[in-house]
Amino acid sequence: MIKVDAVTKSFGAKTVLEGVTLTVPDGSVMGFVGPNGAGKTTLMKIIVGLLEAQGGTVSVDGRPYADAPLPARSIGALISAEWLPGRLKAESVLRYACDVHRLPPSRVGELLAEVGLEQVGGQRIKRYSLGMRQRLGLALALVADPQNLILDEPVNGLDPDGVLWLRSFLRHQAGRGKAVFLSSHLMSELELVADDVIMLSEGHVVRQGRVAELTSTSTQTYVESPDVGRLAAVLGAHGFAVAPQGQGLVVTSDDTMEIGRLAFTEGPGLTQLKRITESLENLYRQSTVGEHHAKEL
Ligand SMILES: Nc1ncnc2c1ncn2[C@@H]1O[C@H](COP(=O)(O)OP(=O)(O)OP(=O)(O)O)[C@@H](O)[C@H]1O
Repeated sequence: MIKVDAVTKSFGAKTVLEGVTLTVPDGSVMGFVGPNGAGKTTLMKIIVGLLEAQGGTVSVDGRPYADAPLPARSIGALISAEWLPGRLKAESVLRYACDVHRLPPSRVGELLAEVGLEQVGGQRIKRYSLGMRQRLGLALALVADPQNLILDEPVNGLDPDGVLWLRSFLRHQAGRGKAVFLSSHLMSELELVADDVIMLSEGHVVRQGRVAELTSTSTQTYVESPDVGRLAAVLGAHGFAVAPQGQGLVVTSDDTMEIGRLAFTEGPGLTQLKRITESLENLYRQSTVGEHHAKEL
């Protein structure tokens, strides 16, 4: 579990993170979304000790990462795959990493298989596509089977099959009880894989919560009826907020059962009834455009 409490970071006069507080629980995938420059990479670097915060604290499994007895068992991170040395073979890089962590060379084959590079482990990295480099970066993060995974934009460069693979890979890791902290600037991508999301804008957490709850809080119901005016009056009399839309009404409620019951018992009946779920992408846009006051749900 990763706990970030009131973390603040500036580069010179520029404040990049301001009082960021969040928790990445074990056994789940936490999506970290924000526009370019929001401060996602900066926070991830602070968690793994590559940057120092000016204020606040970070703990990993209950203690500062610097105090972890076996750091590689504590956090595995993929911040960037650009540094990988092109003239080396993937299996050589992994063998070196295993050696550093006193793991047997047999672990190399396991890692290559885990990230789907078993056929190309003997190739030089310069022949790898960006997606293959990302997979190798993941393998390096996994070397010592860490409890916490921190992955900065791992979807970048993956082809559609790779994206599908990554989703099931991350779900599998969370299923093994690991805390997975995953950044992206694409809400649509995170929505498919994350249990929770944290939206960051201009260094502030602007919204956070369970993916299912964030979407359901904004669920509305669309209805059509032979007599829309009468239906609006009946629903309004029972405390539902309604607004005309197209041929029907939008009801600010997801209680389809009660809306249907009232329409047929007291009103003119219905010819259509459907839930309208606000996409997380829209919530994200609303949260990151304009002001950035914290709106924790
Ligand atoms: N070492 C640095 N020195 C000065 N400014 C920096 C440094 N690192 C990051 N920044 C600035 O901090 C801000 C946040 O950058 P960061 O990389 O954390 O954003 P991000 O949310 O990860 O965005 P992206 O998706 O574009 O990487 C940016 O304005 C960036 O220019």
